[in-house]
Amino acid sequence: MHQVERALFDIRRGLPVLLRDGDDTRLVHPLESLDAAGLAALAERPDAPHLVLSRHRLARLGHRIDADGARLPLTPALCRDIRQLNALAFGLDPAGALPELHPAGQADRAALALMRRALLIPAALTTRVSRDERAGVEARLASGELLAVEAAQASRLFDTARGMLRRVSEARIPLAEAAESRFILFREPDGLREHVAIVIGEAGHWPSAVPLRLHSACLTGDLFGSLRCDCGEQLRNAVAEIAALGGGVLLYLAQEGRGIGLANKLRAYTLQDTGLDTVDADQALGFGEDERQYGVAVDMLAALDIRRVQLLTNNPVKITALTDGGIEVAERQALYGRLTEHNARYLHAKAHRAGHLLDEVLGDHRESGRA
Ligand SMILES: Nc1nc2c(ncn2[C@@H]2O[C@H](COP(=O)(O)OP(=O)(O)OP(=O)(O)O)[C@@H](O)[C@H]2O)c(=O)[nH]1
Ligand SMILES: [Zn+2]
Repeated sequence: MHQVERALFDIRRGLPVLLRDGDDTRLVHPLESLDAAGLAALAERPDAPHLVLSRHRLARLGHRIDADGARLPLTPALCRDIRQLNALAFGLDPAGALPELHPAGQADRAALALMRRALLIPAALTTRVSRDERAGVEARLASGELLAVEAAQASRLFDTARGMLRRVSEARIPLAEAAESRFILFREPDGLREHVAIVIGEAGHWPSAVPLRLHSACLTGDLFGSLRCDCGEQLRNAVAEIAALGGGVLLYLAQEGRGIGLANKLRAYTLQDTGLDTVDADQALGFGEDERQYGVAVDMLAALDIRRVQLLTNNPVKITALTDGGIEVAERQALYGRLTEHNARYLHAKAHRAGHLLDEVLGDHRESGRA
């Protein structure tokens, strides 16, 4: 995996990486970091570069496909759309019809997986290495200037590396809502993401179904009290509630923006300001309705020796994910923030589009504010 991990850093810096799938060897360029000059240079190549888009992005453009994504030749018209509107990077629909679509193969899926894992917009340009370029590419590979990854490895980037989460450090951190708290930091094997378990009270005194909250990071809400969502209040309410129940655990998961990362969440917010709801905005950027996976939460619970929980959530997916991971969810408790004029659309979309159990908090507003 070492090479893939290093490649992710290059991709985040906007550099291409070489993707190998048997005899098929291509350079993969993250679309979001290509400027007009870079795009023009690629468009002028004799072999048509391909644009790889996720199926969510394509659905938004009116193309429903079964594959995870598709590749399409970069025509001058498409190139103009990207250049003029920055269309594909920022979710605006390109004006023209899309040229021929080919269902994504392993290398295309790998390119998309690399973008998503690097928290970039899942869209890439791929170019085949021509005979003339081979020697130059080999020299860049040998000097370490260019990194090569196997498509099969890149496609597995999202599989949880079960048992490989590292417990790194811990400290006592008294919290306003729970004075007896400890933070334990875990690091994923690729070093990219860190998650924190906030252990409240003493394990020996917890209820037998341990009060548990899985909280996905939300910088804007958790730290700054953004009114666009209910995360900050949910976070504080969860800590207080766990303490009141006799202690338990809050897993603070590095899944900003439902797993799409802060940069993309801010883009999604801007799209929401043009009228899209929270699910459609993510889809316009190329993401599914919820990109989170909870394998790391299951691993953290294993490390803390917790097998039976009462879960504080309104999100049925979290219950299923834990149950599938072998954790018994003995009980679910609702956990609300306040409904405000700013977060009403967001909460309605969560209830109506993603099946979150929010009847109580939405109450009479249920139908009126449908997002
Ligand atoms: N992509 C995207 N993410 C958002 C938006 N608003 C909030 N989020 C993210 O949504 C996540 C909410 O996480 P949680 O509160 O743990 O989970 P939940 O799915 O709402 O379920 P609950 O357990 O019921 O709270 C955080 O990662 C936020 O950053 C949005 O408009 N777009
Ligand atoms: Zn939030």
